[in-house]
Amino acid sequence: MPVKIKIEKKEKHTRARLGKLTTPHGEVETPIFMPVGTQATVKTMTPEEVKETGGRLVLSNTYHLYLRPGHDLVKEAGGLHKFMNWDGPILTDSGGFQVFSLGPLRTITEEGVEFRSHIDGSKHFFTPEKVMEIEQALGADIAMAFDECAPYPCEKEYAVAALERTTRWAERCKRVHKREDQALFGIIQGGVFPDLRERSAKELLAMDFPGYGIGGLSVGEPKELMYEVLDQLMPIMPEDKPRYLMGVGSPDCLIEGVVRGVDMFDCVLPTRIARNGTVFTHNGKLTVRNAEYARDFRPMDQQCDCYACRNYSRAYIRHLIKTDEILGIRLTTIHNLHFIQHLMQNIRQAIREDRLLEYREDFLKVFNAG
Ligand SMILES: Nc1nc2c(CCNCC3CCCC3)c3[nH]c(NCCc4ccccc4)nc3cc2c(=O)[nH]1
Repeated sequence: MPVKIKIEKKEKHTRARLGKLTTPHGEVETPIFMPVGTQATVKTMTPEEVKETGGRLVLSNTYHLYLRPGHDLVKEAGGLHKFMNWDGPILTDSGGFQVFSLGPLRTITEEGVEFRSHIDGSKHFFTPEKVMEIEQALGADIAMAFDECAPYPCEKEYAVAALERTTRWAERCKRVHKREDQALFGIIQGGVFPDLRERSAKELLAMDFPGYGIGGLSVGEPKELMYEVLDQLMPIMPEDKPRYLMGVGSPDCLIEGVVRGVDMFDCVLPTRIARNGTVFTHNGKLTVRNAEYARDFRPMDQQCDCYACRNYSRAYIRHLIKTDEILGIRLTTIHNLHFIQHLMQNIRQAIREDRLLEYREDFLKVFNAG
């Protein structure tokens, strides 16, 4: 069994669980936030810095690595762990979301998806079989099945067609997935329709994957609607399998997801807004590049003990960002990753002490007040 979750504790008042996820590259605590390293790097960070911020499992992407540098090259390098010098667990997304996000640049058929590269416009064809070949060559510990993520909003008929294709493609992925040291996760679709979510879950649960992605969310729907879908879906999910809410998220969504029984999260948000000069603080977001911080010699977040907040002022980091000095976005990235990992650590502690709802209230009262 390459990947399994052991539930250490269930929080008394919610569906939250404290767990240990065992993988061929080590064991990680859940609930876990997984930093995104789309092109085999968490942008601007060395692996040591990712670890220093609290990162333990990183994501990468089939779509991007297939286009550049090519999965055959990564395989020749000894696989993704060796290529990017990351000795912890890695998860690769299947590219389902990426090729569907390409909009008019793609054509969907039962066989697969024809798409044009966002780099040079060249034509490519992803089938479940092709994606499994790529993910097995990359060698991540967890590989996501090739799925179809329905947009929001969409007609119920569209959501039905996408979930049915996702189920058929999951079968095709499972049939050709041979790597024993890699876990294949199915991805649940069904849009925002409770009956379709239940149907997609049941069809995929019947295939007995070692873990499940919850896809088709964080695609523009109101947060309350995402929470409602989770409230309806989680009760039918098996307790002994990891639940991975894909593409989430912001501090409030992470807490709300854990409350509803989610174990794993990924999102580009913390690293992406950092590169735009915006950081999370206990009092909400702060755009350090704004003029108001030009002579502000305090740290970005006075309650933070990350490397950036211990050694540099808002004024200095603003100066770096305004002058396009690379150190600037490195410092905001270090801070945002540390902030999110520290939040996850506090959430895990709150589960241990059965006070997650109090923690949610305390954190959001201050975070949203900012
Ligand atoms: N296979 C698959 N992937 C999905 C993803 C990608 C998850 N991150 C992959 C990483 C691997 C490398 C790249 C990312 C999603 N991301 C989001 N929302 C992100 C929303 C967002 C976008 C930008 C900023 C903040 C939030 N919803 C998602 C749904 C699905 C889905 O159904 N199927």
